[in-house]
Amino acid sequence: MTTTALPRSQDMPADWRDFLALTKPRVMSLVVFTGLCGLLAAPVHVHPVLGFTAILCIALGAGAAAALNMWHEADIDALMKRTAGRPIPSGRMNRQAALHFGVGLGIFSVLLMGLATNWFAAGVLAASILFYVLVYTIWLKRRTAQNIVIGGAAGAFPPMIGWAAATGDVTLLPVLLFALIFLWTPPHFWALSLFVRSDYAAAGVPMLPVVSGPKVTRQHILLYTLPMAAAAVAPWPLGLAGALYGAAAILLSLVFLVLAVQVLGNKATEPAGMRPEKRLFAYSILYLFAIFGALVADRWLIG
Ligand code: HEM
Ligand SMILES: CC(C)=CCC/C(C)=C/CC/C(C)=C/COP(=O)(O)OP(=O)(O)O
Repeated sequence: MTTTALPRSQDMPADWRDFLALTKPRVMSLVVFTGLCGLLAAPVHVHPVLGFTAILCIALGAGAAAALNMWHEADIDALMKRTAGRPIPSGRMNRQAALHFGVGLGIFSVLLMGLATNWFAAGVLAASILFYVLVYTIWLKRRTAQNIVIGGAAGAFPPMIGWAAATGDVTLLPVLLFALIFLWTPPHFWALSLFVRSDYAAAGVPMLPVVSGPKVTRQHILLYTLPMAAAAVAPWPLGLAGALYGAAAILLSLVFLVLAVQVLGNKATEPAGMRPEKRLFAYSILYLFAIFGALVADRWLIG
């Protein structure tokens, strides 16, 4: 996916749109939303300016991590249809600029988080940036089909960072929210990777459908969906969220399960026959927005 506003070519030098594209803004929207919900679900009053600054830091940190990911992956991005139009493979930006931008933005986001909120939240933010860049992008992505299971932990930190920015610590609820995103990431990504499998194969990235084939990938999607649903519902019986959240979590997770079962039943190996996979991928994004929204609605509307 390219994230520039207009189609732009090699003869046009990098401008602000390319720097924005480096931060993967569409993915960041959900990262920021889950971080915001972590902050709003915390049982303390946060001054709006402080809250805004904390969320800005999460956005900048996630953007920095994305830019460093693109800095490191320019070679494989150039080989995949979905990513070939990104600023570096398209030739509009050199790698050095992306590296400087990513490192500068990352350091700025962590320092600002520490100075504005607390150094624990800043430490978790720094850990998630480093995890995404070093553990996922540089170490695991090109080596093992379990890359996103382990590396995906990076994307599970934002609600915990939001909570930590508000309270200075971490309790069971943010840990469950971490577990929810951690277990959500494999079905989210493997659904997509099934219909862009040839891209990953062309780039030599050992994603699960490339290494083990569609059938095993479909089984793995369902395998992770079950504990994901359990993690989603758990805050309600544990008394960490109310009935509104519980009802929403059960309903939303049931739909997720039905879609995962449909994916398991699908036999197609070509993108043209992969409607269930496309549906599950699109729903995975709606699911996380809705479940985090329900958590905050439950806390703020019902108390
Ligand atoms: C290692 C973990 C993950 C992997 C490998 C992954 C991979 C992908 C890929 C390849 C796309 C396709 C679109 C694109 O190129 O941007 C995508 C889309 C998306 N991802 Fe993920 N993802 C992961 C985790 C997450 C997390 C943690 C979030 C947020 C909480 C997230 C939110 C999104 C959103 C919102 C989109 C849709 C973007 C659009 O509209 O194009 N992803 N993901
Ligand atoms: C606060 C903080 C640092 C948050 C980080 C959030 C985070 C790591 C989200 C991961 C989402 C993501 C776009 C993965 C893409 O995988 P990929 O890089 O393999 O996808 P690509 O093929 O599109 O480059």
